[in-house]
Amino acid sequence: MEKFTIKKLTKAFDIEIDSIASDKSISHRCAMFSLFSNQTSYIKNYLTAEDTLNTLSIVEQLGATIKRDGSSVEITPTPILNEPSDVLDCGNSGTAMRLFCGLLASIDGAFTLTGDKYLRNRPMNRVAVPLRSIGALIDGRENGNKAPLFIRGVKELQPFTYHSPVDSAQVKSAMILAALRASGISKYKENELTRDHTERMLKGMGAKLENDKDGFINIHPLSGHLKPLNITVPTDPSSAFFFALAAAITKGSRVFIKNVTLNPTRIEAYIVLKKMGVIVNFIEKENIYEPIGDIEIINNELNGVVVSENISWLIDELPALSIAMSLANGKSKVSNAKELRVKESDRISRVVNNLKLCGVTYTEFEDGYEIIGGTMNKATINSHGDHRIAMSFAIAGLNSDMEIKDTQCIDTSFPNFKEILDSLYK
Ligand SMILES: O=C(O)C1=C[C@@H](OP(=O)(O)O)[C@@H](O)[C@H](O)C1
Ligand SMILES: C=C(OP(=O)(O)O)C(=O)O
Repeated sequence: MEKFTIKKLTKAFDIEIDSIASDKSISHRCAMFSLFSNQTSYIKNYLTAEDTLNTLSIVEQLGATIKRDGSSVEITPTPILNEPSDVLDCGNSGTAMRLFCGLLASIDGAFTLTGDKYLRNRPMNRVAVPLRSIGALIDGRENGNKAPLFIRGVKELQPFTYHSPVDSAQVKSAMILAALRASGISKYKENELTRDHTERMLKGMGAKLENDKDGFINIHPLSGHLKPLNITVPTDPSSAFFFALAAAITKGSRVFIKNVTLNPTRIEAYIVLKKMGVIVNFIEKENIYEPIGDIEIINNELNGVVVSENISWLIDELPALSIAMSLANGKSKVSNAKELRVKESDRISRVVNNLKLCGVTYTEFEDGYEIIGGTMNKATINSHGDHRIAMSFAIAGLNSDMEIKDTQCIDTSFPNFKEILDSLYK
């Protein structure tokens, strides 16, 4: 089992980083949505991590021709998607599995989606139930709630009106992808806007998606092919956030992160750091499907904070924010975040159990936690296969020495994380 030993950092750092992992959500979507075109898509800076390489392999198994040179990818779709001769392995990725359910539900053929032991334990009813209600044939373990999932593509799905009980970009995206091949206009609504990469990218490719006055997205079925993609994937703000955290907890430090998506649904954790007293500047430079720019983070005060709103805009950053909260002055509280319990691990119990090992005082709730800030002690942490837990506690090591067990999982989203972390000591 791979492990990291992180030593306390005894000096300040001031660095500019342009090598942070590319955006995972956008990379998955580039690979999948290229299948809606009949021309070659050109993608630069594709995330070459396990999750998104698995998605690329699945797209290839479905018949697309893929040329990859490092992070530059060319995807030439096939006119009719193939029935694959083997199972489709999504690895650790909930995004891949749920979006492929929507995409494959109306493709002629039989498809088996599987994943690693963590993904096979995550709930799939959130997509299987609404997809079945519009005619999709999806089954699997526990009546289709757990992978392996088996999909028998149907000729046509019914148009729908669906108000989702869960605020999830994965559910929204699965339903939008299904709606593109339904027999009429479909309507989808969520209580709080979740990350909207799917809507932005599909509209950029020519799909017709409109927001109505009642808060529904109206999705028109495709009448032909979409335009191909020509895109440079920006830096992932969720991966970059680990280094924002590093600056926030290391006295006198500054980090400048280049070419990040500044999509408002992705940068809320930086806004929380700002509320805690850290200096955070956003410098928008361009807008291609998404606003893109640089983020500067300068160490300053770190005070406790209450996080109870816009939860889906910072859901992946909450484990890292829990480290800032543990080192802040005073109390912090996270609520309305029960979705954390169904990620790669139960991130509420993983966070608090690991904080306990570091001597942090906390109270656990069903939908979050309260943390009394102050100090963190040296500890040995087990990530139990969750990349965000591993990276969050590795950054905590800059403050108080940490041994992190089971770090292999970091390769799912951020393969050069350790290399960048090591550069802070130079
Ligand atoms: O759509 C996406 O790309 C993602 C959506 C979020 O999950 P949920 O939709 O389950 O909230 C997020 O946690 C995940 O890392 C990526
Ligand atoms: C939740 C995550 O991803 P996924 O749901 O795609 O596994 C994540 O990367 O933190």
